[in-house]
Amino acid sequence: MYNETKEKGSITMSYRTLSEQEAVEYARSIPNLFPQDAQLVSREIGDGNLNFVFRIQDEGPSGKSIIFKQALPYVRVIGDSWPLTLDRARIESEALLLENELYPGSVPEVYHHDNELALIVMEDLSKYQIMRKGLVERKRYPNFAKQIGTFLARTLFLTSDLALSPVEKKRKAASFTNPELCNITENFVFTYPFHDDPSNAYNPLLSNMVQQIWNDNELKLEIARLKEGFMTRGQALLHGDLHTGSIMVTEEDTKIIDPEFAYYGPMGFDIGALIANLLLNYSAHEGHTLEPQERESYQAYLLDTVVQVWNVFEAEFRNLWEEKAQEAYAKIPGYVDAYLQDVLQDTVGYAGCKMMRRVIGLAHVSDLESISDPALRAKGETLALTIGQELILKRSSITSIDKVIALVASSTAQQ
Ligand SMILES: Nc1ncnc2c1ncn2[C@@H]1O[C@H](COP(=O)(O)OP(=O)(O)O)[C@@H](O)[C@H]1O
Ligand SMILES: CSC[C@H]1O[C@H](OP(=O)(O)O)[C@H](O)[C@@H]1O
Repeated sequence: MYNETKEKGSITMSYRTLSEQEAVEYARSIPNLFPQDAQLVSREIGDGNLNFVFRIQDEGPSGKSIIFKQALPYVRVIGDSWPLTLDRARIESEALLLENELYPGSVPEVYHHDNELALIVMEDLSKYQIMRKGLVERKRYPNFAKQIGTFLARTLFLTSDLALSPVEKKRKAASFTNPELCNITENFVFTYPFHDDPSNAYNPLLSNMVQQIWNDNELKLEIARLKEGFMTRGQALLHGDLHTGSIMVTEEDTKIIDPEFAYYGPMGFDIGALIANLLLNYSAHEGHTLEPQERESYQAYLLDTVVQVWNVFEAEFRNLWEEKAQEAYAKIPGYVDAYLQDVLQDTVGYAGCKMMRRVIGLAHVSDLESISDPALRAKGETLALTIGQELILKRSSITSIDKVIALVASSTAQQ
């Protein structure tokens, strides 16, 4: 068991990683969580890059279950050679609590959190499926665009200077300062994939294309601008890592998990992350062995979802602006349109970076990795890199979501 005692101000905090048995004992000690005679069993179910996740269930009559998520003082997939702040668990639990206030029911309920142990005890969503897995199985989610578009509009608008007083907003931004997790994004999304870094891991069949990308100064200048926006533009409280592996779905409902990268940044980074991951699944379809009709039908569904996500976000954002904007300039004609245009262009640029990092960089996605033949996978990866570059380079000419779809369609036609 890892044990660490460290000074934080005048308080001495004791952290230890919980074994499955200790997690059970801890769960038993939380009042009103389980019946007295509960027969608790625990299983580690984490599949993410960073943390431990346990499911604890009463095998007795209540059948009740909960999730324990504990941060480690290092990156789980790498080991203790890469230390990482435990404060991410505080950020995650506070973000979940706030998101649940801003859009009730959109995230798992937090039952308990313990900052000393970097532990969150939350609602078990085992009836839901990680959305990425559902998309790999070509499932469709009729309510998803409405729910995620509303989540994005509410969480982004209501934490921004548009809705909060400048003092309140800056206090919130300070409490969500998340330097170590931002540093991961700055490196693994914006920097490492765009030069010959030892952390990169790409299909050797892409070598020529990757080399061209590394030599493309026009592209790298645009990525530098986008990175600077990520580092300096504290527009709203972001989820910070809103890919389809951070979303759990049923056919009817959507829940957002894992906001440990939450911080004040540009709104378009969250919307772009989501759109990038829908487009990664779209691109992967170029490498799947499928009847053309089945491929085209699912790709059309994904593009329609992209359009609907943006349209719902925009409509909800405009409603909130109309009803709740406090900012002195909110009623100036044209400001809401100009604001949303900037958010759209940021969205497009960040989506491009997020697509490219998942092909060239360290962390890949099962949408593409599920294609076992490297030559077929390269078809999907090539399309993802092509769309990613187009999005980054052409973002300042994008004035509507339909233009994004046209750009994706022309990249696909050129394959
Ligand atoms: N509330 C939950 N209910 C059910 N399963 C969950 C819940 N939270 C996480 N999981 C499972 O644990 C996995 C890892 O969780 P995640 O929060 O993404 O961890 P990490 O921060 O390490 O990426 C998820 O992919 C999901 O399968
Ligand atoms: C070296 S961390 C890479 C990557 O992992 C995080 O994702 P997740 O924990 O959801 O798997 C995040 O996207 C980081 O960029």
